[in-house]
Amino acid sequence: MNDLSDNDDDIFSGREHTPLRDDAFEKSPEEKVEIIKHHFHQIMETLGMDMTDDSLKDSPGRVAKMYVNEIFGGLLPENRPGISTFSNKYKYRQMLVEKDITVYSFCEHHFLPIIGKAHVAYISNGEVIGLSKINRIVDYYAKRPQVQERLTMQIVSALKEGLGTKDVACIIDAKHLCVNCRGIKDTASSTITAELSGIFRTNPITRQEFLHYVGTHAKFD
Ligand SMILES: Nc1nc2c(ncn2[C@@H]2O[C@H](COP(=O)(O)OP(=O)(O)OP(=O)(O)O)[C@@H](O)[C@H]2O)c(=O)[nH]1
Ligand SMILES: [Zn+2]
Repeated sequence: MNDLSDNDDDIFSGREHTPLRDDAFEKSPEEKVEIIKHHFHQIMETLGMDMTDDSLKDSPGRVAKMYVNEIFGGLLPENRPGISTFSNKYKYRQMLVEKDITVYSFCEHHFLPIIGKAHVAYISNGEVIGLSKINRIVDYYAKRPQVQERLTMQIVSALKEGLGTKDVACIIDAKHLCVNCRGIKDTASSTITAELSGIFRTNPITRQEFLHYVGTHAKFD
């Protein structure tokens, strides 16, 4: 068994879990759609909308299906992508960076979109991962009500586990529509988060190489 933690990483271990109740999966996805449809109908009606209108009457069902099966589909463990790995026969020793991975997530405070890019890097410990699986892991954890910090940590945690190494890093640069289109309405700002594990945290040269590849001059210490 590989030791995937080091002192600082231990402090955070487990904190990246999405807060879910123990009975979160007792209802089937179909039951959840029916319940959300009912409640969304109430919301629209409360707002004063004419729910007999042709264009509006099916919206509660649309929203419910979208929540359960699409934009929050990453809450369902059965949707977690398999992380197929291969042995590193060619003995590639350098870091691999999958950059500009599209992130569509949803802020858990306002349920508005978070849109941006994730950049993920790892250094093989004997296993290599199919490239698309990195994008799939990002997409799976993005499809939850999220805060960007937790999303970044969940991606790193899943890859550490799948690859059997602690040498994994993720940077996300994203716009939060709850900041851009309401409230403070700052359309220019975006948010950068980084989770740096293993050698990405302990070795400034490795960290700088990663930042160089992803084209950000941000500093994280
Ligand atoms: N740390 C963190 N905060 C977030 C994220 N997404 C949204 N927020 C913030 O969550 C906070 C919620 O603050 P509240 O004061 O309860 O909500 P609010 O009154 O709607 O706040 P305003 O957006 O300032 O109008 C806001 O400051 C949001 O900008 C995220 O991914 N991480
Ligand atoms: Zn928000």
